[in-house]
Order: sequence, then C-alpha cells, then structure tokens
Amino acid sequence: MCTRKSPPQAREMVWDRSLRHGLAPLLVPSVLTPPRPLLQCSTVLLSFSRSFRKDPKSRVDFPATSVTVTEIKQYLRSKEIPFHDGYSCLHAPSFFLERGRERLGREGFSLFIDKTTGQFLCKETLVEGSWEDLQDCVEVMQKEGRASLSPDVLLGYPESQEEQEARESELREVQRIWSASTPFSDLPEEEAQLVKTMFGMGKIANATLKKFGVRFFKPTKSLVFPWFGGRDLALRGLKLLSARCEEAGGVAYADATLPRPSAYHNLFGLPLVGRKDLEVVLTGREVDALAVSQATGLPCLALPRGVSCLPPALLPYLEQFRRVTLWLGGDVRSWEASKIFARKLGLRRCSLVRPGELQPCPGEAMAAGRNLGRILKASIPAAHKSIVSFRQLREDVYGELANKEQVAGVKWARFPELNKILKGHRKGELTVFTGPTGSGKTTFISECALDLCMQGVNTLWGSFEINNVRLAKIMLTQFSMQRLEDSLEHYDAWADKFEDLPLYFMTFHGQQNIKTVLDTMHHAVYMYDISHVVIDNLQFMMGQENLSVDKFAVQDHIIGAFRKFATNNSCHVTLIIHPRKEEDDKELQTASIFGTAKASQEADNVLILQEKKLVSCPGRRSLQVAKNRLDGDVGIFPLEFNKASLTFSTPKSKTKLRKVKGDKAETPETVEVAERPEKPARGSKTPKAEKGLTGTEGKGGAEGGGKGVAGSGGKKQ
Ligand SMILES: Nc1ncnc2c1ncn2[C@@H]1O[C@H](COP(=O)(O)OP(=O)(O)OP(=O)(O)O)[C@@H](O)[C@H]1O
Repeated sequence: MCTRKSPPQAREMVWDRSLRHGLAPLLVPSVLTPPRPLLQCSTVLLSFSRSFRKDPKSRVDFPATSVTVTEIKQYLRSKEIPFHDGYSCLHAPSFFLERGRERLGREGFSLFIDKTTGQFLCKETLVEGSWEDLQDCVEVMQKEGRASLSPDVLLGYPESQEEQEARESELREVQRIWSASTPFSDLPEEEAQLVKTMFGMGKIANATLKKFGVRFFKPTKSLVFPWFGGRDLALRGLKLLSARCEEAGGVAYADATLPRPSAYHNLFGLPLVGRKDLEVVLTGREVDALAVSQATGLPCLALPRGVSCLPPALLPYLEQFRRVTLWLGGDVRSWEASKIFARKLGLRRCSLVRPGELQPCPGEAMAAGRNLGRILKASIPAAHKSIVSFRQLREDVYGELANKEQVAGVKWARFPELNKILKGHRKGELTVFTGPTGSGKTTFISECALDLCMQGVNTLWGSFEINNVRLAKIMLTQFSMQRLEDSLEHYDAWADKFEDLPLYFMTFHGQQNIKTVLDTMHHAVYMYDISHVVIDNLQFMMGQENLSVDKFAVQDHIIGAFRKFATNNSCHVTLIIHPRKEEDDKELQTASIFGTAKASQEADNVLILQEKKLVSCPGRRSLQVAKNRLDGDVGIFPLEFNKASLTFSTPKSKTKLRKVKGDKAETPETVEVAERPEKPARGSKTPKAEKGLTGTEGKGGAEGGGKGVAGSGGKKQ
C-alpha cells in the first residue's frame, strides 16, 4: 500500500546496522517508517556516544552480544534492582517513572526485560531499547546518584524529512479509511447481515463488533480492524480484510495492513483486557477473537500476523496472564504454530486447542453451533513430559492420518514434480542438496526456497559463498520472472512486493564458526519464527574448526548440529554440500556427497542436481530425489533453465521415459518416481530399484534410492 522510497543513504545506514548485528532483514524497509507502534524504537542515550538508528526494524535486530537470562539476573542483582521472574520476561520497577508515579508491589513492576534477548520495554512510558541501552541507563543513574530517569533521556535519531512525510501520509491514510468506514450498527440490517455472512461471522452480534471497534469500508468491501495503541490508545493503524467469491464456489480472503506487516504489532482486542485479567485466549484471526469473546466472555486477543509469527515485541503484553489458551485455527499449520508459540510464551501456562473435525477455528465452530467454552475447557497442556505413552500420542497419530495432505507440508507452486516425489516441505526436516561445481545449486535452491517463502514460509538464508546483494538480485529476478536490468523502471514495484516476503539473511560471508551460525539461527527462530534455513554451503563452516581433528569428523559434527537444530526448533534446514571429485561424465550418487555417510544418514531428504555433459545438449540438468524419509518415494525429473529469469521448469515436450537405476539415475526426459523400496538383505543389491521401476510399478531401492546410501535409515534425534 505504501510506495514511498527512502533515499539510498537511509537504506545504507540500516543495512550497515544490520551487518553489525549479523542478521539482516532483506533490503530493510526504512522506506516505510511506520507510525511508532506500541513500542518506542531503539534509542540513543544522550550521555553516551554510542548511537542507534531509529528504524522500525531496529527492535528485531540480532543483538551485538548475546546475553543469557542468568547474566541478566546477575547484573540486576549486582545493581540491587529488584525483579520478578516472569514467563518470557523479567519484571522490574521502571526507572523511567518519576518517583511516586510507579504503582507499589510486584504488580506495579512495569519494566519488562525479554529473557532471551535482553530487550526491554517500560509499559508505562513505552520506552524500549536493547540490553546495552538498559545497562547504560543504569550506569548513568548510579553515576549521577539519581533514582529515576526521564524517558526523554533516550532519544532516537531524528527522522529524515522523507521518513517523516511517509509516516505522516500513512497516518493520514489510516485516518481517512477509518473515518470513511461505517460501524455495523449504521449499516442497513440486511446489508450488515450479508457482509457478516460473507466474512463467516453470521452469528457475531453488532454489539460485539462495536466493542472491538470493527467497521466496514464500503469502497473496497472490506472489514476494518483498528489498532488502538500507545498510552493514549490512539489509532495507530488498521487491518483491512476483503473477501472474494471464487469461481469454484469458495470464498478467498486477503488482508492488508497499515503500517505494513513487519511493523504492524497489533494484538487485536488489547484495549479490552483489564489489568487484573489472568486468563486469555489467543486466536489467529480477528474474526475468531470476536467469536470467542462473544461466546465465552473471556478476554481474547488475535495475533497480528496469524499463525505465521509471534513477534517477541508483543510478549510483555502477555506477561500478566497465568493461563494462555492458544486456539489458532483448525488445520495442521495452526497446530504446529501453537506448539512453537507456546515455547515462547512459557509452556507451563499454555494450553492448546487441538484442531479436529469437531474443533475447527473459533469462527467456524460458532457457525456450526458448537460450544466454544467446552472446546476451550478440553484444551490440552502444552508442557509435555519426555516419556509419553501411546494414549497421549494417539490423538496426534490420528491427526497425522486424518490430515495426510497437510502433514505432507507446504507444496511448491513452481515445482509440481517435487510435490509428486517429496509430497511437500515439512518443518523439522534436514535436506541435503548436492550437485557438481557450478551446476546451478545456489540458483536452484534459491528458487525453491523463494517459492515456499512466497507462500508464507519464514525463511533465513546463510549464504557464505555469494554476498547477499548478489543473492537478493538472483531471487528478485526469479521473483519477477524477468531480466530487471532491461526494465529498471519496474524495479521499485517489484522490490516493494519483494520486501514484504518473510525473508531474512545472515550477513556472514566467507568462513564462519558453526557456533556463531547456530546462535544466529536460534535468534532468528525466536525473533521471526523462521521455519526454513538455507545454508550455502557446509564447506564454509569447516575452516574455523580445529584442524588437528579429522576434517570428516568436523563435518559430521556440523551435520549433527544442524540435524539437532532442525528437530529441536521444528525448522527445516536445507544444507548445500559439495560433492567429492568425480569423473566428469559420471552421474552423482548419494555416496558422492563430500565426507562420510553421516550427511545422508542424518538427512531426511537428499537432493542431487544432476548435470549431463553432452555436446549435443549442454547445460541439461535434472533433479534427483535420492532419499525421502517421509514415504521413501524417490525419483528424478528434468529441469530446463531460463537464463533471463534464472528460473527452472520442466520441459513441456515429453519424450522417451528413461528408467531410474537405483541411485544411479540417468538424466530423464520426464518425471520418474520410484516408490519406497523394500529393504534389501545386507550386502545384496537393490534388485527392484535396479530394474528401474517407475510410477507405482513396485517397491525397490533403499531409503536414499539404492546402493550409494550408506547406513540408510539413520535415526532422527
Ligand atoms: N541449468 C543451468 N544452465 C546454465 N547455466 C546455469 C544453470 N543453472 C545455473 N546457471 C548459471 O551458472 C552460474 C553458477 O550457478 P550457481 O552459482 O547457482 O552454481 P553452484 O552450483 O551453486 O556453484 P558452486 O559449485 O560454485 O557453489 C550462474 O551464473 C547461473 O546463472
């Protein structure tokens, strides 16, 4: 919605800051400096020379130094600052409040310090900053013998004129839409009912809509959800939800926010929560919050970006609740998200509504006449023990069986062949990807990851070989499907859309220490709910390890660490590994992956970019799935490269079908899939796979597609 541009200088400044912190949001949109949301932006302490740029992203940067909760506690104790250990934050008395203004007792503690990042927020004055800012404030106070500090002691950089104009024009737009939209009680009854039906909230009363301030914007036929925030509960922004009837019969919903999603930190319903409320229901959609609130009378909040993320900046606002029930939706994705968010919120206080036929999302449950209170009562505690019985697992198992398609993961839009073989992209898995040097590994994985990212998979890139500008250029070209060099006038329009993708880059380049990389990945998962990390490539983590140790052992250690990370964080890791030196005319096999068999054992999926070095057909590539832990189907399909858009596709003309020979797949002319093979006896060949089965002809080939896979069936951690 916002199209203003920032001057190049502004972009550079933000970029530099991100570089310093090791993690950069893509082409940071300083462009869209939003109205200051619930939180103040990062700040500069006047008494110090260290400075921070005031930009909307600053609050989500990677900390210059990581801090542990033990260190935070030790520091507070050493400074004799009382604190209370909360769920995601430590609570302390705010020193930004004048003496006497603060409320007494623990309940009055209004300074919240994130236990994972050290980031702080004073909920009374809305001053916020990094862990370093907080220490600076304490030092100044103690040095000057003061009991409190004025909130103004922390100042942000002044906005550039352009930034200020952009912010003001955005605010005007928010106000314009808000005043032009109509409260439901002012709509003719018939029209109001029609709109409600269109948005699946036929049973929501006008009184509920009024309580939450929901309106209708006629020009775009959208629902308007307001964001009231700040100390004065002023209008900070809004979300517009539109509905469109599809030809197939369903209704498609689309939303847009002002400010843009990365700065839209509205916990919808927050102004209705009382200071003393101890229980809350979290939903993924505003309409669901209305349903829960109306049906149960419980405090209910909707997350600003649904199931895609829970920004840590919102955590202080959820600290007051002793019980949080997550009812994010009725599908597997919502279920996975609720388990991940519960970890951030503190497992002990969270319970989850398990999606199921009788437990769809709240809006649907209400429409179907279900008892929402009863569904909430039946929610299950998020904390689980490490040893469970089948009784505790049986619902999970049933859920997986009943929702096979959703469990199979996110489908690629550009690679239907990959869906046929791998079924989808799933959280918590490790994919190892290899291919000859210079064959196009980075280019291919870039498009594969972009495809998923465009469908809402929050993605983090670790590109150690090529720098982020080049990588972003490749991705933007793939995104726009054209040579942007030839149409620079379209650059900004595409870049605007590209900026809204949930895409982040580590700013490392060249050799990196595995611990630093893993720390950054952990941080990104916490901050942005990353669910796909791409590492290009493993060899760049080998150099800094102790070289007196066998290099294969080092590689195995690194692969083990990524495996563990993927499992523990429900995050998919795609790891590019170079192959060993092979003869040029030979196809690669799983065993060609550099190092020991550990990579293929630990991986859930092994993908190989095969390159056929034919004089008659140079540059011919195909993608082989050599291992697929989900259901064992393996196969290979040809890829055609479009040099202008840097994209891959399957050639349209179908020619002769070639056979898959176990791991040694010949370059095919069309898709070939071999179903999961029976395990061969030790030492024997994989006869059926070697016969080259395709389609559903039979079962052959080991997990990994055949003889090249050493120790297939390696255990997950
Ligand atoms: N199928 C293809 N046909 C021709 N050129 C290609 C193909 N795929 C990629 N390229 C081009 O080849 C070059 C190298 O591609 P890329 O960097 O993706 O390879 P890589 O396998 O990742 O390389 P490395 O082994 O150095 O990591 C790029 O300029 C890219 O545009």
